[in-house]
Amino acid sequence: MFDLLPNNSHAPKISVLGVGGCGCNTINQLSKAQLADNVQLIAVNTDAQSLTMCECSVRLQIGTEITKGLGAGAKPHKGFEAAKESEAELKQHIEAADIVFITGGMGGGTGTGAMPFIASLAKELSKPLVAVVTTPFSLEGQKRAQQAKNGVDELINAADAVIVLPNDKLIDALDKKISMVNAFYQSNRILQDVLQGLTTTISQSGLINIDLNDFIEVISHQGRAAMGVARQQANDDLQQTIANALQNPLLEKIELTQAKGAIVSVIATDNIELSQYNLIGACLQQQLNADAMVIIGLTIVPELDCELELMVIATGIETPAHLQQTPANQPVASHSSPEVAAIERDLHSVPTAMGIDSNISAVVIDTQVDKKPRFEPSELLNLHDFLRQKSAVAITEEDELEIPAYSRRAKLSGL
Ligand SMILES: Nc1nc2c(ncn2[C@@H]2O[C@H](COP(=O)(O)OP(=O)(O)OP(=O)(O)O)[C@@H](O)[C@H]2O)c(=O)[nH]1
Repeated sequence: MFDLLPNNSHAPKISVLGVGGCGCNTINQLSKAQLADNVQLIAVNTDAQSLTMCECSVRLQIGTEITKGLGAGAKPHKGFEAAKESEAELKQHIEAADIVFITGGMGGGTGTGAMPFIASLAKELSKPLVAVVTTPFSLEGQKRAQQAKNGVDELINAADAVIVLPNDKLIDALDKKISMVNAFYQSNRILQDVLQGLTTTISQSGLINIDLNDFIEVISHQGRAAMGVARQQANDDLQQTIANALQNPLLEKIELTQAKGAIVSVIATDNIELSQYNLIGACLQQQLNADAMVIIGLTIVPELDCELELMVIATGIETPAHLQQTPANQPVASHSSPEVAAIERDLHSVPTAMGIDSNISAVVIDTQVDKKPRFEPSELLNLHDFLRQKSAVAITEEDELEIPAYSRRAKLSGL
């Protein structure tokens, strides 16, 4: 067993705020992982009941007066007002940190309304802030998609970097038979990996170090950011590993050539050759704009159970206009039952969630198997209650094989 996360009193203080139901689920998952001592997890919600189920040490109920502890009822303006009511407490947590990460689901009330406000507080206090957010399934309806879009736009204006993980991508990337609970678990695991990878990158000392100033320099290109992680086993082709990191199928579709900067964290055994390190740099430089600032950190872990682990964060990316809207003439699946046809019509009137390839956004009808919608309408009506109840899912042995080292280390240490 090895430990990549030594106690380091000089490490920057990192606060991770999980905002709203989705954010608190992610914080719950992160609280079971091993994080460095300099990382503080904070659950932030308007919903008092959901907060009590959070296992982290700091829980902050916001907007007690406005929401009476009952949530923001999918109204972003309530989430915003709630955060404003609790401005002083939020500021305390932001001020205590050198860098702030926020995470949550866009589309509901608390996360959508509160996260841009929190980001604006961080801006006011000159603290760098990176947001990692989800966007709703198309199935959740047009209103949520629109609320999410507005929320992301507001967040982009206030945060240093915004990484978007569209829940719709799950449908495309995961086994079609996967249960709803497992789909959310997988998505939360990606959120966990992104956050754990980011905090680890800043916390640990490497052979070639990425310190907080490097990190801030690259993320300060306001706009969208994207992140990918890949692992390389012995005899794998390094160029393919790099391509895998850049094409993480659960992350938002992005145009890498538009990135203004990239942070690359390489974790490798002591067998890594200079030529391999150089190849990583050269491949990335090829994919990115010539003016992009690229910082590559290297940490040697002799006991690493693969040859190399690669994490790429590309920043300052604009979403191309052609990815922002669903074409009006998108084909509708034929031979559907009246119920399915109604859902299909609804889906085609939903604007594509940000950055999702238009031919992915509407792939929610399982035409391959039985022409039934993957989720029954009754399930949809109760989606949010359902999520609250089912957020905690145990990691199976099978899952474990795919978990990047950031997460696996936590499990190895028995946490
Ligand atoms: N990936 C993932 N997405 C989630 C999860 N929970 C909710 N979501 C998504 O996040 C969106 C917002 O849901 P919540 O986070 O529960 O809403 P909220 O921000 O607490 O807002 P209110 O409930 O209205 O106060 C939903 O529309 C879902 O798309 C989760 O555990 N994982």
